[in-house]
Amino acid sequence: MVTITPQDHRSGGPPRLGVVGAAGRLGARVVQECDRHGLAVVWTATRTSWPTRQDGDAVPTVVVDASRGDVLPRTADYCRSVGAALLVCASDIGPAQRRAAADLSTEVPVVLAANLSIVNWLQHQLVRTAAALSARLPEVPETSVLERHTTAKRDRPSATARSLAGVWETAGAGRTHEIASYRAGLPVSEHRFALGFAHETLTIIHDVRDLGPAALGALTAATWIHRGAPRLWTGTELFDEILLPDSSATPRGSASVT
Ligand SMILES: NC(=O)C1=CN([C@@H]2O[C@H](COP(=O)(O)OP(=O)(O)OC[C@H]3O[C@@H](n4cnc5c(N)ncnc54)[C@H](O)[C@@H]3O)[C@@H](O)[C@H]2O)C=CC1
Ligand SMILES: O=C(O)C1=N[C@H](C(=O)O)C[C@H](O)C1
Repeated sequence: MVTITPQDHRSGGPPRLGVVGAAGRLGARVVQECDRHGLAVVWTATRTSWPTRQDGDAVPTVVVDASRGDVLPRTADYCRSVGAALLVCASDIGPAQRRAAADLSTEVPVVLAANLSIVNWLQHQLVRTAAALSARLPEVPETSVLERHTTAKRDRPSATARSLAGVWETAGAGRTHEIASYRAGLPVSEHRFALGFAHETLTIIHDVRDLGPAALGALTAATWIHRGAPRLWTGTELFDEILLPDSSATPRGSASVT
């Protein structure tokens, strides 16, 4: 069994974290979770305050950006200036932000992780397995994704919904028929991946009620990449690496969105 807890697996000392968007829902929860696990948060940035470069122990070794997509280039510049790894949590990542992440990843590890819950990683694995087996079935299922978030979420469809559809498609099982969204209800989110057959439906549901799992996933990913080799990861790829280190079945560089 692999323990999913934030701990340093490399020599060279524990990570020092920076958090962008530290006053937001996810960012504040990441700071709280660091405190619970005894990880140092040495630098925080908010919409109104970006402390300039500091030295020594006040410089983060890994930055968690829990703000929004259009902030990413600024965060990437900061990471470059201090040599910190970067974990991007925002879901509204477009081509320009993806390029900024790719450029930075030639110098330090960068993770584009739209869903940091380890149980969501499991949902991706289940969809990947269903896709791999679908060619053996008597009928090809028609797939769809329904996602729900609170009214506070700005973007749609969610990055996770797009990623699940991407996993299905990358496995060669065809296109996902539809991705639908609605905004209502309790925190945090639901993602329903449905396989529709002629007279039956199989639905793989991930229902999340608290940001704790995402914050814990962020700490796990941050401690894993801190002082790692330069590389661009998706969140799914990084959790594959952590949880399935010996698996040759793990696709590398797949087209998933997370
Ligand atoms: N990867 C994951 O597992 C999860 C990802 N998310 C994503 O994380 C992002 C943030 O989500 P929430 O915390 O719910 O939103 P939020 O709106 O509560 O927090 C975003 C924070 O970023 C701040 N911000 C805006 N511009 C900034 C700037 N230039 N510099 C520094 N801070 C700035 C805002 O003032 C706000 O405090 C969204 O894209 C959301 O979809 C949310 C939850 C889990
Ligand atoms: O609360 C959010 O916003 C979330 N966004 C991510 C997404 O777009 O996939 C991940 C999770 O669903 C929470």
